[in-house]
Amino acid sequence: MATIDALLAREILDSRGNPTVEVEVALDDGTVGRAAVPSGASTGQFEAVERRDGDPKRYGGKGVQDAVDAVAEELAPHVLGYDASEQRLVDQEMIAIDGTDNKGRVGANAILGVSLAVARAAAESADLPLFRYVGGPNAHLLPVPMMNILNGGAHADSNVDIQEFMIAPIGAASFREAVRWGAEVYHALKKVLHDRGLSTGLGDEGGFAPDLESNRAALDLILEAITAAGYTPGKDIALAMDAAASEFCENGTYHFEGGEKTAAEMTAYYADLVASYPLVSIEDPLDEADWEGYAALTRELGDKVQIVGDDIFVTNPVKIQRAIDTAAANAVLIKVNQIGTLTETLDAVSLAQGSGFRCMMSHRSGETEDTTIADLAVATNCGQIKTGAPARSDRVAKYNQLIRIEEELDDAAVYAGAGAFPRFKG
Ligand SMILES: C=C(OP(=O)(O)O)C(=O)O
Ligand SMILES: [Mg+2]
Repeated sequence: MATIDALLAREILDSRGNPTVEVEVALDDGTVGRAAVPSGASTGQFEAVERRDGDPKRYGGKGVQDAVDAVAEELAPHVLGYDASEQRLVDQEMIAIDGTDNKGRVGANAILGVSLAVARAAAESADLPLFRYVGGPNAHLLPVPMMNILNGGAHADSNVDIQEFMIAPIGAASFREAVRWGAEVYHALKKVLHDRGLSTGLGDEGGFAPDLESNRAALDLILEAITAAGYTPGKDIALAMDAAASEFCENGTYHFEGGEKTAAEMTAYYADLVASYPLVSIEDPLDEADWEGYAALTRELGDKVQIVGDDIFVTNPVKIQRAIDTAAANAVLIKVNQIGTLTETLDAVSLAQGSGFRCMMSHRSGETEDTTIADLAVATNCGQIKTGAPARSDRVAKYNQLIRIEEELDDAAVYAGAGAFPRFKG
């Protein structure tokens, strides 16, 4: 294997026009690996912390020059000389240099950029695709694309409380077909909205962002689009949501659809939705601090629908262990920048999978053309990926990479399909 010879970081732009970190790692065999770091808007309280400089002249104090400098000054001196295949050692070294629980000193954006670029360089040096290098010979499962085609909450300038309304093409025979079905529904939804005089403007993840009278109205419009595109809701294409409930919860009260609700009332609301719609997955149904509410909700709905923890678990193995111990959900959203290294991301996935929890690989609302998560979804055989609408290059870059991976796997490729949601009764 080859050793790490040089690290270079730079400030680039993400899909919201905000600065983010990109890192290049050069090995002594001439190989170069590059990775760009994503950034969230509805962030969990306990996420690893990005480093942003306070200079008001640089993006109003949101620049990443300090993180870029940290790669050269704080990380490079310790990381240079490692064999690039020693991912775990490199990541442990960076965690130790930072010395905090949340990577806030050096910056999770600096650390993650190096971590992912090292993996990319090592894969390149080994002449392997990233999914094969990280996943080994068993990487073969193509995930169901959970396509967010209607955006609300913190990702849209509309009155819709729920952040993400997704379609899951569970009945497709392949990933490629799933993407085509999703894109057809996306276009059908545009027409449905247009015909009703509703806005076809887009939210942060490329989904439409109309003003609607209720969250049910969003689900109804999507069902109409699925049917208009020639597919059968529930059989061909199921529904999923990310409520991102921490965003509309204040001191245990949910400010929802113009009224106030308790956790138990929100749970009853979701139970109604599950009874009326072909929903396979609900993410962040309650506030990130409400572990008891999560456990009660999972007891009530967990055999009918996947309950995914995002803000509550923040891809953190310690929190995932607590979720397993208390049955606080049955699935985990996996975001590389919530925890800040590839090693810890893989630990989070292994822990969840080893305890019967499902994993959904995920983008952030602020993305770049980087496609690492597409490879990680296949490397971990996790069976589900959410990376926005089937439109806008920052989102389709991941779907397109998965189409390439499926082609490369050839007859070994298996599309996860309905098997990704074993609890779904159809
Ligand atoms: C992708 C999400 O949004 P963000 O990146 O803003 O946290 C999410 O909440 O799942
Ligand atoms: Mg979420």
